Amino acid sequence: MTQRIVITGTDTGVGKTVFAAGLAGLLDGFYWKPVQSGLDGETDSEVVARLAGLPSERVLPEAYRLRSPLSPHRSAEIDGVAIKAADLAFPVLPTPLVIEGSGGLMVPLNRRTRFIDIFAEWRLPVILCARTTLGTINHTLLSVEALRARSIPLAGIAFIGDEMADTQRTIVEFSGAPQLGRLPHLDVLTGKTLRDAMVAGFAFASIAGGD
Ligand SMILES: Nc1ncnc2c1ncn2[C@@H]1O[C@H](COP(=O)(O)OP(=O)(O)OP(=O)(O)O)[C@@H](O)[C@H]1O
Ligand SMILES: C[C@H](N)[C@H](N)CCCCCC(=O)O
Ligand SMILES: [Mg+2]
Repeated sequence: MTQRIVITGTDTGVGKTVFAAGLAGLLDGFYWKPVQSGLDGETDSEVVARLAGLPSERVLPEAYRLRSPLSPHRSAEIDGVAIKAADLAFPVLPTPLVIEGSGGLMVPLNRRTRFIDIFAEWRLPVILCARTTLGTINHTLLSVEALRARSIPLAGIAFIGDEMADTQRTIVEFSGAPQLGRLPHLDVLTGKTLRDAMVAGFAFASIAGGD
């Protein structure tokens, strides 16, 4: 089975962390957020630990923890930190590892490097989290094109939100990307409701892969 998977999204706030928590919980894996920008309130790692019920040793420490809730390149500049690609080598573990980017694919880490550049080096399969709401067709198709232009393996699209049958169909038909499933908006978001929704919404064999 695939041991490492990257969770990206069409934008910030699409639900990557919630989806990653559901996935890490179901795969009984590890979670890693390489760059956390914004330290007020719960961090993404803390959300995942809570929602996935992961013990602390399964949530790997972030390579960079930046104070301002901004694009990482700017947040780093404000903190006087230079993000170096060399610090973002993914750990090799015997169990599945779910890695979450920040924002969308073109988000900069510094003035030269974006997340997509790191993903192109990693060559790990990527799950693209996409909203189901209006505007997602454009964002999702552009993101798929950007991945394909760099030969980054796309495991598929995880839709997040309430069902929009034609929107989802249109994205799948134009992109040719696999639709992994859909995580609905959960009015009550707990470890239990998330796990149940992930089981109902996704076929995990297709996400986990067969190698
Ligand atoms: N399926 C869902 N049901 C209910 N609430 C959700 C769901 N998915 C996401 N949310 C809520 O939407 C908000 C944004 O989600 P999330 O933090 O997962 O986004 P993100 O894509 O990880 O953002 P970032 O780019 O900051 O990492 C959060 O408040 C989260 O609790
Ligand atoms: C602070 C936020 N929650 C994310 N971690 C970072 C989002 C960066 C988005 C940059 C952009 O696309 O304009
Ligand atoms: Mg997140």
